Amino acid sequence: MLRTMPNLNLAARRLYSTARPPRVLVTGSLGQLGTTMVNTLRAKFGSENVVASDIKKPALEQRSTGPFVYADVLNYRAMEQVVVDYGIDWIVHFSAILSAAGERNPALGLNVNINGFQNVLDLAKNHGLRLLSPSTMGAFGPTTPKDETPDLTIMRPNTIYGISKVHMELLGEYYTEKFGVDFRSLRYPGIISADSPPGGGTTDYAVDIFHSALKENRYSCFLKSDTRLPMAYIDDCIVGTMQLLEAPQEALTQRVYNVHACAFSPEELTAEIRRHHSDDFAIEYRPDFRQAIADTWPRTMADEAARRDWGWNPLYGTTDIVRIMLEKLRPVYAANASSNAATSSLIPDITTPAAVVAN
Ligand SMILES: NC(=O)C1=CN([C@@H]2O[C@H](COP(=O)(O)OP(=O)(O)OC[C@H]3O[C@@H](n4cnc5c(N)ncnc54)[C@H](O)[C@@H]3O)[C@@H](O)[C@H]2O)C=CC1
Ligand SMILES: CC(=O)[C@H](N)C(=O)O
Repeated sequence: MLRTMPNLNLAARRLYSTARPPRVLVTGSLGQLGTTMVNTLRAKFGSENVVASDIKKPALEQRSTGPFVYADVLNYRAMEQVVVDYGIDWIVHFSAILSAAGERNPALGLNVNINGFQNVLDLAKNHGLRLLSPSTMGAFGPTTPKDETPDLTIMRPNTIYGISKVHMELLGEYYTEKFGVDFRSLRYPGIISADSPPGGGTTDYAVDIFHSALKENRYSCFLKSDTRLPMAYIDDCIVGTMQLLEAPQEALTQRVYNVHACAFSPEELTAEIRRHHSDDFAIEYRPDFRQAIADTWPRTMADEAARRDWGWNPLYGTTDIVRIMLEKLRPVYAANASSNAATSSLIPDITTPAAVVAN
């Protein structure tokens, strides 16, 4: 396959066109980010070269675009069989338990985020794979500087999610240094997408609010009105992830990078939704345990290293995100209204952390 590469001469293009594309395994491919990532990888490297995997059952359309396998990241041997059978070169590791879900079930969060990551890291070491495993702004904590948070700073998170992601970052760097593993990571902000529901995070409100606005023109928000957090549109997230995944090793001056796109609070998002959707969109604030998580995260992150080393260059700000989300979701709710289909909140029902449930 000859791709469009205007900056290469003919000889270089011939050489490139004969190189075999990498075979990529995506774990957690049925999560919020996985489906879009798999589609993007398949468009670039060919459907047969991208193996999607999860422990959930895929919808028919998710099965029909290329190989899908059941793969529990907690089972090293089963994961290894996939790597060997499909001749995998790169792993994009998206299996995780997010911040709110992790506080609700700490044992599961620790197991999947720590032992699951250990397994893919050992696979990368034992089979010479490139491993991209995203981190999060949730790796920062209450004592981290909140504005323009640098790549290297105080990191003492107080959630299971944050602790497990710091562990991931450090272990990935250790394996790179000691064993030459090609580990890469980027600290995402909250990611907003109209294509798939979020999986149990603290930033989920910023997706759910659009569905509620279109469905019932009101929203009950689990964060306080002025809780400002970094956010990014899914297209920026996926383009950036591809850029880091494909960057030449020699371009990387570090293994873990902050990425920042925009930042807003629920009240700022509400103002934009009123402007683009309806003046009388109503919001009430009923903060729950997720407020305490959000209070420990940055308001903005400094991302010069990602821009310099591999070209991070987000295109979408708050206004763009609101416009696009409403444009994409309006037809869905119009169709639902005409068919009288019931629609409920897309985010998982996480209203109480485990400690409270146990009491
Ligand atoms: N969505 C966001 O706003 C952000 C996501 N991230 C990171 O990006 C990555 C992907 O996140 P999302 O797609 O949002 O997560 P998600 O929660 O939507 O999806 C995670 C997937 O992992 C799967 N999974 C759980 N246990 C598993 C196991 N034992 N074996 C195999 N798969 C398992 C789940 O079935 C699910 O499909 C994660 O590492 C997350 O920490 C980081 C910051 C922001
Ligand atoms: C920012 C994240 O890591 C995620 N969206 C969450 O809220 O847990």
